[in-house]
Amino acid sequence: MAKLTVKDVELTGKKVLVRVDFNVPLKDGVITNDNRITAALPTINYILEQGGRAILFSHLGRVKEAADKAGKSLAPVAKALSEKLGKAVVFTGTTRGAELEAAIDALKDGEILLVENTRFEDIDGKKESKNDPELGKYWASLGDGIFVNDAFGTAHRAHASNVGISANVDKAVAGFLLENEIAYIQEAVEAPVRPFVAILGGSKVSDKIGVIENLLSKADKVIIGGGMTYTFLKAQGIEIGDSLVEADKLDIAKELLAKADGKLILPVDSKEANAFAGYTEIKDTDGDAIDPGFLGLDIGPKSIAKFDAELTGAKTVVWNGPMGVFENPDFQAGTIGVMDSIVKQPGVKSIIGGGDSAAAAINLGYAEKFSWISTGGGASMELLEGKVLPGLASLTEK
Ligand SMILES: Nc1ncnc2c1ncn2[C@@H]1O[C@H](COP(=O)(O)OP(=O)(O)OP(=O)(O)O)[C@@H](O)[C@H]1O
Ligand SMILES: O=C(O)[C@H](O)COP(=O)(O)O
Repeated sequence: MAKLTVKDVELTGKKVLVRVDFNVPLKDGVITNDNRITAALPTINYILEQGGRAILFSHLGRVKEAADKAGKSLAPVAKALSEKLGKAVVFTGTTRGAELEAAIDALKDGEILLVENTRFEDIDGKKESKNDPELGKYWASLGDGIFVNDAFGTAHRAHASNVGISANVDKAVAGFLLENEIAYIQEAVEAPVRPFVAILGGSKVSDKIGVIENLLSKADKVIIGGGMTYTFLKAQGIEIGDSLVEADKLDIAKELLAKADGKLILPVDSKEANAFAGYTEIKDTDGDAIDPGFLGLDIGPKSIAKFDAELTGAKTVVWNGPMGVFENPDFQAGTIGVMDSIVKQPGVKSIIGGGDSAAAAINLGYAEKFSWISTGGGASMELLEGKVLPGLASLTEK
């Protein structure tokens, strides 16, 4: 990678500022998925082993006003991190001020501190999210001139705690997670071993227009599944019953189909039900059309077989978005079928783009079978779209 990495800087005895993405799901104060914490451990451990004093920053959720702070403290994350590291994590519950500064000054080599949720600074004028120059400068002043950005999940944001700190230090470098995420996803898209097949699902076309466009120009095939299928079908005049549709995206869907020149591969059947929840009938459609009064909630068996054939021999596969309502076991078969088809290809480099697809792979027991599962939802999407990520662009060139 063209940017300096954590291996390129001297860390011993230094107060090292580190941006991680600990924006983890919490339910009643309990972390329900700690992947993002686990994924940051190699960088944190490396800094501590080198004798650095690690000062960690992360956001958690979105905070607009004081009331939004409830349940968004990083205190449970500090506890979970301490357990994973097997050492104390200093946590003052503040984002600035004398108490935080004293705790940082008291750190010894190999010790670690977690700053409170950076978005608590959003209450008073969106200082974090609007990259207030004073805030980035202040946070940068807490360290010794080195900033390690390992927050891939936040790399598509230009906030004070990533680009703001980068702008005010001697060296802003990538951590191992950020480096790996970029290497896997960017290389898959920009320099893929072919055949390169992209699979896009999830609920909405509107979220993925840029991704579809970019991947149509880079991949050999782009397979479409999930809720967005039905906007593409309706755009061709096919009956879709009560399925999810974005009426204002029908023209774009038509344009994409025309531009794709046969590269865009759509399901040929669906699993349909007579309601999204509380349905009394489920069946497979005969062809691509959905029956009146029904909605398509998964791809059907013929589509699973078709996608399996399309994936045969693939050497690079990028997958983003489930093939159906995978949270419900009645509509998981398409997502499972596609995962089976991906992971059985010999020598395939298989990458999951993050968000719901990552959750599906992990919850359905496929995590170990993929080459890479991204910790970024929006960030991985923007990378697949070919966009420049500010969190990466702001790092120091090699
Ligand atoms: N046919 C369908 N009808 C309605 N909803 C669907 C359908 N297929 C999939 N979904 C829903 O789409 C959601 C996932 O869509 P989303 O666009 O958020 O996916 P993603 O790209 O993996 O997520 P993220 O954007 O968080 O990375 C799931 O909750 C799933 O139930
Ligand atoms: O979960 C994410 O996608 C990242 O942590 C970024 O969070 P945000 O969408 O609230 O900026």
